[in-house]
Amino acid sequence: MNFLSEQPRIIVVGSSSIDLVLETEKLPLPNETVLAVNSYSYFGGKGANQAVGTARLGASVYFIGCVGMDPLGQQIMRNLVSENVNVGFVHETDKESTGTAYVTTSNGHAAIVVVPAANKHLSKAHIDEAEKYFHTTDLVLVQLEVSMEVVEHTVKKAKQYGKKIGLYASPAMRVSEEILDKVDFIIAKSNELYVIFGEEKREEVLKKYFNKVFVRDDTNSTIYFDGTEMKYYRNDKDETVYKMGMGDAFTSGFAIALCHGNSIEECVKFGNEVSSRVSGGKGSQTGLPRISDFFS
Ligand SMILES: OC[C@H]1O[C@H](O)[C@H](O)[C@@H]1O
Repeated sequence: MNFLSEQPRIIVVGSSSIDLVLETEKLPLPNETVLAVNSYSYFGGKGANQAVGTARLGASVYFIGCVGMDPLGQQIMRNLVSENVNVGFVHETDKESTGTAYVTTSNGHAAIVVVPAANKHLSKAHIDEAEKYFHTTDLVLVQLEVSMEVVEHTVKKAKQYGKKIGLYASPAMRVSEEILDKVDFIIAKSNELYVIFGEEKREEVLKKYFNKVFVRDDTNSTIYFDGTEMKYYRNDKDETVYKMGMGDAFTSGFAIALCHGNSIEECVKFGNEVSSRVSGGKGSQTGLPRISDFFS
């Protein structure tokens, strides 16, 4: 993979949260009560995960997000600063508390309920405040844990400045054709394509958005259409278990490889490499690798 000497500049617009993780022997069914084997709390939120993921991979990162005026918000700020993420555009709201995610994990499966709270208060005006950084950035990343209005505004602004834009389409929801057309790459989960694209057949989606939509499944494999054939990547050493944060890690690796001018194939391979290293049970950010883990 190419690795340019210039440091990539990335803006991440999205959520931050504290993840409250319960490890259980089985996931509870509706109306069932189960006992937790362990409980943990970690830093999370897809936006913050990608900000940390790309910063550890050597980018200069601005995170644009919103936390509550509470101790959790302060912890998130301190964590981002310790990860070398610029927090000059992380806003505080007194309207709601900091976002949280309630995660139950069991045998490689996870059920996640996100409480957006302060994340809902990220506004278009907050994005406009960072206008001059859109001018100088290389790439902008968005996910779907802040309002669609903010996502659309961010994509349009990034496009206006001719910047590369990546969308991690999770949690899955319908995204307008206009936005799907404007972004440069879209990462989606295999079982959620219908929700995002309104089209159930994976092949149809991949062919329509060739070299642009990258479908991920729970075994850390990635499928896309390169204009001629379907491409499938999976690291042989990977376990066949889902680990929380894999999608964010893949997105971070893909984005970094793209900023360094690599081919789509190299971006996918590097994304897979990065997401292979996520520790899952230890939280979304804990196992995110550093660029020095790949290049010394
Ligand atoms: O993508 C993983 C993230 O999803 C949820 O938003 C949790 O915060 C977790 O960190």
